[in-house]
Amino acid sequence: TVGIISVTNDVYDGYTLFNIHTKAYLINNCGEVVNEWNSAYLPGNSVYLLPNGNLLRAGRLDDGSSNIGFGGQGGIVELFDWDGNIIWSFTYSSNQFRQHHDAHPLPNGNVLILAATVVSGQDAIDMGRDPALLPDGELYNQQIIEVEPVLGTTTGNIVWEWNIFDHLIQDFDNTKQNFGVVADHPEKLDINFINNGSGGNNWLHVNSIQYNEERDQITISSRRVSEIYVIDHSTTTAEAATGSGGTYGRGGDLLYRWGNPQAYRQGTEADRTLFGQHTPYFIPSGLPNEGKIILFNNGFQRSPEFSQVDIISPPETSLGVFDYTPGTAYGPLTSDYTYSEPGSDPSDFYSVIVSNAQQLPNGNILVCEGNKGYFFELDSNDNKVWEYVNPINNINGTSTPQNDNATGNLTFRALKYGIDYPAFVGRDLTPGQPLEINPNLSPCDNLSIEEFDINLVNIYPNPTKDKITVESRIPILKVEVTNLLGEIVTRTYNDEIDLSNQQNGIYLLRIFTNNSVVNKRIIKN
Ligand SMILES: O=[N+]([O-])c1ccc(OS(=O)(=O)O)cc1
Repeated sequence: TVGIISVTNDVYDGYTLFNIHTKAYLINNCGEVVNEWNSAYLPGNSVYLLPNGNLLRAGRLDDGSSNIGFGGQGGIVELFDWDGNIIWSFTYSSNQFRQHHDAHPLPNGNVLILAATVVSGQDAIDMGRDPALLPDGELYNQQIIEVEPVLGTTTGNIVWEWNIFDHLIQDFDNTKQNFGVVADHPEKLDINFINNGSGGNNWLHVNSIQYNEERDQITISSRRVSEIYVIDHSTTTAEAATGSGGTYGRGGDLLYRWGNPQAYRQGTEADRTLFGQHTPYFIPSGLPNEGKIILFNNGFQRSPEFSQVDIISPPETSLGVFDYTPGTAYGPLTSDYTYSEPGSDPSDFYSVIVSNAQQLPNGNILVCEGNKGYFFELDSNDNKVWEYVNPINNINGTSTPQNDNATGNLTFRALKYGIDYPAFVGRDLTPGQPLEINPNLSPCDNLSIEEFDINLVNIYPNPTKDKITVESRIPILKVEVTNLLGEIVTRTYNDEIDLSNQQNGIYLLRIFTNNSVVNKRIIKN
C-alpha cells in the first residue's frame, strides 16, 4: 500500500517536503500535493523550503563533469521560487571536487555546500596515511563551502571554506605531517582510522551538514566512521584551517564528537553508539528537546541490524562549549530518548542508508525510513499518528497504484513545516491530487475536520440575529454559508458574515483555511 496509510487528530498540522526523482513535493496530511517543483536532475540529495517560500534543492549532475561518484553524489544546487521558476543554480562538480548529499540554507541567504575533494595518494601519504590503506590510490577530503548566491545567475561567491583534511592526526609515520598521539587529540581526525571498511577513497562518507544559528555551529555526520562532529562556523576561512580563532577559540578543529570513540582511541566497539547515522542537528530553542541533538541511527554494521531515532544531550559548560575530560570519550553515555521498532523483530524498522528524524513543535517526531520511502510521525507516547508511503519511483519517476507495493521509492529525507511557517503566508495551498494512482483517502476520514481544527476557529454569536464573527488563529481564505440543501447562500473573504437577509433556520458555515475546511453549524433566529 502506498500514499496515506493512517492519520489521527494528533498529527502535527503542517506540510511534508521530500525529494524524489526529478521533483520536490509538498504534501498535506492526507498526502494531497499542495506544491511541487521540477528539476532536470535526480536528487543530489537534500531539499529545503526556505521561510520566504523559495526551495533549495541539490541535484545529481550526471553530465560526466566529475568522476567522483558514490551514493549521495550531487554536483548542482538549485534555488526555485514558490512558483517553480529557477532563480539561481550553482554547479560544483569537476574531477577534483563534487557536491554531495547536502546543500544547507543559512539565515543570511547563503548556502553551505558539502563536497568531496580529491587528495592524491602521494599527498595522503605525506599527510600520514598508511600506504597500505590506499586501495583507490587517492582519498576524498570533506569540504564545506559557504556560497553567496548571485541571484539570476549560475554563479556565486565562495565566502567561507572548511576542510577536514586541515584537522588530521596520525601516529603511523613520524616523518610525515600530523604526527602525534591520537588519543590526546580528539579535536583531530585520525587519517588512518578505518571503521570496518576498505579504506577506499570515500572512507568518511559524510552524509549531512546542518547549521545551528544560536551557536553558529555546523553538525556533520560521517557514515563510515559512524561519528558526528560539531565545528565552529564563526571563524574566518584562514582560522578554519587552523586550531585557533573563532567564537570558541578552536578554529576549525572538532569541538565535539560522538558515536564511535574508537576513532580517537577512547573506547572499543562496545562503546560505539552510532551505526551509519544520518542528519544529526541541534534542536532549535523553543522546541521540545531544545539544545539536544536528534538523529537517525541507521543501525548499519551492528548485529542484528535495526534502526533507531536518538536524542542526546551533549554535555556543555555553556552554550556551544562542550565539556570534555582528557583521556575519556565524549559524553553522553546514553541517549535521552530512543525509538526503535516496538515489535518482536527490531529489524522491521531498518534503513541501511539515507533517512532522517525531525523534532516537531507539538512534541511529535517525524521519521523518514528512507529505503522504504516510509514516513511516520510519532506522538510523545511513540504512537504512530501519521503514516505515508512515497509512491514515486526514484529512478524513473513513475507512480504506484494505491493498493500495490512501491518499488524504488528510496527517499533521502522528509521534512515537515508547520502551517504557521512564513513560507505559506498568502500562498494558494488548495489540495491537489495525491501522488498515488487510484488514491484512497479514506484514512483521512478519521480526521474529523471539525475536531481537527476545532480549537483554531471560534464563531460568535451563535445563534445570531444577523452577523457572525469568525475568530481564527490561522489565516482564513474564505467562508461559505450553505443551507441544509447544500446551496451556498452567501460567502465572504473576511471574518464577518452578514445573515440579515437570510431566512431563520439552520445553516452550515464552511471556513476555509490554508490546510483544511472547518465546518460549524449555526442558527439564525
Ligand atoms: O542511492 N542513493 O540515492 C544514496 C545512497 C547512499 C547515500 O548515502 S547515505 O550515507 O546518505 O546513505 C545517499 C544516497
